[in-house]
Amino acid sequence: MSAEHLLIDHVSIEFDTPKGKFKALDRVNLRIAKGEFVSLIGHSGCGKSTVLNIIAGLLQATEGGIVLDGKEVNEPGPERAVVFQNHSLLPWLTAYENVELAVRQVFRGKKSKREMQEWIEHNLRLAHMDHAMHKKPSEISGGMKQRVGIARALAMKPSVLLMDEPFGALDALTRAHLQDSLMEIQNELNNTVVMITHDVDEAVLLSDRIVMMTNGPAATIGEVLTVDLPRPRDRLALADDSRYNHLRAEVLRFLHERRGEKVEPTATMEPDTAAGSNAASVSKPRRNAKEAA
Ligand SMILES: Nc1ncnc2c1ncn2[C@@H]1O[C@H](COP(=O)(O)OP(=O)(O)OP(=O)(O)O)[C@@H](O)[C@H]1O
Repeated sequence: MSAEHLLIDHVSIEFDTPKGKFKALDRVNLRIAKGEFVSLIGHSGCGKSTVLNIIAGLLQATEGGIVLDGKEVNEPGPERAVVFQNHSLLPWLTAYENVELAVRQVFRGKKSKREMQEWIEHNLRLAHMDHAMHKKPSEISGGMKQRVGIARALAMKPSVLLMDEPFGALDALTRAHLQDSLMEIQNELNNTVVMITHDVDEAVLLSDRIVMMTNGPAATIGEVLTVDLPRPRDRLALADDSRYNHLRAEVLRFLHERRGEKVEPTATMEPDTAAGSNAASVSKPRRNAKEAA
């Protein structure tokens, strides 16, 4: 991994709410290297999406900022592609056309028609969606829609892939398949990824580092855990790996210690679950200021 690539530089944010100012984040500070896979984990409402949205340029920090490859970024750009929990595909377009739309925006005038077609197909293949590329979102499953969303994000050739609970709405088996696909893609492309997850197993399986956030208001980074498990990683082998289980226990400990603090979340902890299953996760009981606003 090379030197600093993405800097989250002492980011704080305050929202205006009917009850006054609400400080959601307080001096979140993190350096991310090129090709690194970083997960953000923390109890519901602590500010994970806010961090991701600030990196994406969808929200502005009140203090501090985001520096990508030495340049401050304040607005959305194709070098920071986002994959949301709900696919956000245009329903009247096919999978191919959804990816095409993004490719045209980024590569107009830079790639020929033929090159664009090859590039779209290449990315749909990477996400294992080439067999259904001419289907519309209503004709494919939830997991397939997420695959198209991933293909669309990858096709923008982003420096950073931002993923907000990309597999959160999927069943455990589909989720496991997509995690494996993401690891394969990551192995091939070496993308920088910042991913939000509520799933402890998913965080340990996929990440190079897990950033654990304290509860809000004024949430910040509590601890950072380095996941030094060799790659490629195999979920079944990891289930019996003592290092894997130690890391998993560390994340659960962090979350458990913060249980009941301010946002009153609950962490479901079920021992002896296979790696990548959705059993060890932080439930999403309720939102606070955003709902009150
Ligand atoms: N536009 C807004 N106006 C007011 N408060 C907001 C706004 N956006 C977020 N918040 C508040 O900021 C805090 C962080 O919200 P955020 O959505 O980032 O949390 P999260 O960790 O991603 O939550 P979850 O895990 O439930 O998705 C919450 O208290 C939320 O209510």
